Amino acid sequence: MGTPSPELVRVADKAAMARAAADLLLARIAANSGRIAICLTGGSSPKQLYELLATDAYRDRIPWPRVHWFIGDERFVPPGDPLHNMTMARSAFLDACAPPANIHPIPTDTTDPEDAARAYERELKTFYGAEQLDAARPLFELVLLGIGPDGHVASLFPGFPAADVRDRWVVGVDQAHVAPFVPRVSLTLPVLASCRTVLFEVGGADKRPILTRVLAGEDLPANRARSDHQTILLIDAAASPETSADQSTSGLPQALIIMGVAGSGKSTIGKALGERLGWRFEDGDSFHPPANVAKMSAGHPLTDEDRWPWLRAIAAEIARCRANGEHIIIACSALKKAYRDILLDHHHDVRIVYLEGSRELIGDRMVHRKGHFMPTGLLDSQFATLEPPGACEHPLTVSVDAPVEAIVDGILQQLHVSQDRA
Ligand SMILES: Nc1ncnc2c1ncn2[C@@H]1O[C@H](COP(=O)(O)OP(=O)(O)O)[C@@H](O)[C@H]1O
Ligand SMILES: O=C(O)[C@H](O)[C@@H](O)[C@H](O)[C@H](O)COP(=O)(O)O
Repeated sequence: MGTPSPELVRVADKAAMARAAADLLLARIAANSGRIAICLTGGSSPKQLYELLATDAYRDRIPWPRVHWFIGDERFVPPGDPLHNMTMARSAFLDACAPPANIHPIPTDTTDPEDAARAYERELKTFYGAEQLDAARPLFELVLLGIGPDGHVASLFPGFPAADVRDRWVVGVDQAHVAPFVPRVSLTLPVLASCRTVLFEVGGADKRPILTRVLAGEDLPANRARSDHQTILLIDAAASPETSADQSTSGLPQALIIMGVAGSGKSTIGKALGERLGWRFEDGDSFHPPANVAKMSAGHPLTDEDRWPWLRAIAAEIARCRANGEHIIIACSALKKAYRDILLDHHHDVRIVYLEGSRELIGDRMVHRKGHFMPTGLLDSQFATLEPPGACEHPLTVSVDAPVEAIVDGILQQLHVSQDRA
């Protein structure tokens, strides 16, 4: 059986990366109803993920009693030391969530790293219940990895003998190749490979040089650490070699306005896009002042005079997000250019996504929309009012005549954030 090629998954930023990793972890846990082993990593990359796992949204969905937590490498310093990898994971989420007996640290109170390696190898073999790994029965459900600036993974440094060891599960590494320069203890490549999924998290502009080398296929431990089954490289825009230096910080818009006539799919696409990017989605209708809501409820159409305060309220929310560095996706029909001018407010980092579709197709969807009644005349008036965005508004235009995921893919492609295979 050949080792499958890694899948490259691009996300917007480190927050989206943590969410994507947490969702994958939940999916892996859900796929296995028995006792599960997860191999954590040290370094700074997984910290946001660990903290996310301790939040209610994730914590409540993890069956803690049957999940066991191991670590791929340890710095040979006492537990509690700020450099100690398992201490970081413990304080970020394990101590608050996991039964103590399910936390499996590499011992660092032994005489030397080699001693610690032997003890951990024993612990892993006991847990696995065999002396030899069987590719059909992976040791770990998920192995998390970061990539060091020299292309190391766990504590397997390029050119160091530990990266070539195949007859041991765990090795002592006397000297590190990069900071922190303390001895290490590391799982070996065949043991890291014994999992359903290896998940790399590679985010931030400082990772771009090494990621460029990794994606070029250089012979580095990062390119040799592959699951027997599935390897995923999660990278963000800042780390991505294809994004220019300028774009890494400012290439992605801060806000996206999903526009189009009623029934074109603004809520559906906006929500799905928000999930893929890890951005907040808001329905523009929720910004109507009470007077507008009362008028609409009474069945009276809104005039433009009614609409200005509403559009200004949405613009104010966008301004607030821009000031706080938050991303937002807002669904708003924004049929006229004058409306969009208020929303965009001359900001280049606020972009319009125009959902383009025929009267016939959208009318047909409206007829089938559950729980909604939309008189045909209203849709006709929407099309009559529609001023499709012109080139000077730099819209991202997508046809709605496609499945939701394909439309979202099309938008991500235009934003240079795509999901594909390496
Ligand atoms: N790409 C699509 N393919 C099939 N049905 C869709 C698609 N996008 C939206 N829909 C359906 O069309 C209807 C209108 O979508 P909705 O998101 O509510 O539109 P809007 O928010 O623009 O009024 C819903 O029933 C939705 O499930
Ligand atoms: O003990 C360690 O240092 C890690 O396990 C190591 O392999 C780490 O994952 C990479 O060095 C990336 O580190 P950052 O996430 O801090 O960049």
